[in-house]
Amino acid sequence: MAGRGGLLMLENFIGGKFLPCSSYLDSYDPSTGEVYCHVPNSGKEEVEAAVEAARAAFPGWSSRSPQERSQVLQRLADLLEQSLEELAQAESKDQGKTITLARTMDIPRAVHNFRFFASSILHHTSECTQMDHLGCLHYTVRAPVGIAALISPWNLPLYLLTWKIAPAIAAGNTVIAKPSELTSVTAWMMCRLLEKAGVPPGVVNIVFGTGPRVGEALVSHPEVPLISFTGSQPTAERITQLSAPHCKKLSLELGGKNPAVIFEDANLAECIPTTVRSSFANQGEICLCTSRIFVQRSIYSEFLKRFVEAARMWKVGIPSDPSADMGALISKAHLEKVRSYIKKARMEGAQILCGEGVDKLNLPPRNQAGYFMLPTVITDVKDESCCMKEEIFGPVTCVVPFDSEEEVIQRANNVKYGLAATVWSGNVGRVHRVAKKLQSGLVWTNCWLIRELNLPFGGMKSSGVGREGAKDSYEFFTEVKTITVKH
Ligand SMILES: NC(=O)C1=CN([C@@H]2O[C@H](COP(=O)(O)OP(=O)(O)OC[C@H]3O[C@@H](n4cnc5c(N)ncnc54)[C@H](O)[C@@H]3O)[C@@H](O)[C@H]2O)C=CC1
Ligand SMILES: N/C(=C\C=C\C(=O)O)C(=O)O
Repeated sequence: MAGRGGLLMLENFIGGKFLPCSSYLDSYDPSTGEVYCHVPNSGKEEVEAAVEAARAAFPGWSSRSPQERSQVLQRLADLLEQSLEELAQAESKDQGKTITLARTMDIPRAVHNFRFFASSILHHTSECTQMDHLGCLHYTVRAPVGIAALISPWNLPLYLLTWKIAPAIAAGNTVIAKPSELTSVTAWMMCRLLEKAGVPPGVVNIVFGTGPRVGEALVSHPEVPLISFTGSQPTAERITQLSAPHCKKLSLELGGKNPAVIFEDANLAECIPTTVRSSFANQGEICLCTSRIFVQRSIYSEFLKRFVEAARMWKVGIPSDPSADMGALISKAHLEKVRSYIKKARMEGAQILCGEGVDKLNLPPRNQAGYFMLPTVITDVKDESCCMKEEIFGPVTCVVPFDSEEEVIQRANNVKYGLAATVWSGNVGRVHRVAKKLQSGLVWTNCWLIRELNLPFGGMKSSGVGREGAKDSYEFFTEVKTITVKH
């Protein structure tokens, strides 16, 4: 919808209708730094309207069979797939990611999220035990929780929003989703497909706006018993505080400081390109990205030389360039935050081998004010440095040597996060042994980001609470009851 001055004007989607808002936020094109979209600056009033719509829709939707709900999710997947190119273009422009990544990862995964949960909802089983000596049978039943608040971040906008919406509505809940105010466009575009897919009014409601204003109104609402959140740890702490008085169900998927552990027998021909990708994909703005690389000392020099060469080949370009490997970071503020870590590293005496402050960005004049940064590799950095401890969430990775297996496990675990890790070795006993000892919810060995949606996804320590996946999301979005029958 075109608004003032031809800018894109989004509207909330509540009760099956697009509704204007009394005030709006500017949303920027990360590749130019220009305002191109207005996002509703929703508040309590909009949350109340969404709760009323979700409440009214719950009896009808929750009483539909899993088969009926599954068919709706499949139709929505079909419609998203038919709009793949339009959604990919929008996601790339809104988030700054490359069009190629949006086309091949973000939107296909959003489609798959609906297909995956449309299928998995048909195959869950419950539990049953017998106490014949007491003439008793015990069994479990599950039912949808009610109105689910879904709060998603700006790094994988439609990918992560649908990773929450799909299981929530498949299980029979109604939802109020709040995407990041920085990347609201594809969520708004999806709303235009809901009616055609057969999603009844009020089943999916989307309110746009900032975390403190509309996000807090949503998470503290007494009629919203469940919150699924992906984002930063500080925000998760705030949401936990606000939800505590109501004892709400919480799923918190947070950040990471993910290590790659590379042993001397690693296949470097595979390890290096994969570790470049795991460090810089999506501008390093994925919670699963590698930001600490531990390399066994005997291959450290060779690895470093080849890794820096490969990082310099990683093309930074305008998001619409199909040959670009990396686009623009999400915001000016985030770019400055990421750059500040490079400055701190320099002040600590670390070496910056390529990227920020070493190599030159080559951008068209129109993109000079965009939020671009080159892939940056830091070495000679201490384990206690903030660059080795804190989530930077940008195209920055640290490379350090190690000697023994015991040493590297201790160092890799010596951070507050515990989300993901990669282990590179041809020794199968070692990869199993090391993977088990790493404090991570996810460990990829000799690969990265091969996703099995059936199995638990999530982190430990400060990387979050709970897991997401076929069974895990189903259990999160339902309440279980144990029934005993004495016969
Ligand atoms: N783990 C992850 O996947 C992500 C981690 N991050 C980390 O978080 C840092 C900040 O990024 P942000 O986008 O600001 O993350 P954030 O955690 O502030 O925002 C994530 C979502 O939470 C909402 N939100 C923010 N404050 C809220 C509140 N008080 N109540 C309810 N909802 C609230 C936001 O509007 C957004 O939809 C990044 O620099 C990065 O380090 C950011 C995005 C994704
Ligand atoms: N939660 C994030 C990524 C999830 C990826 C997946 O489920 O495949 C993130 O980057 O915040």
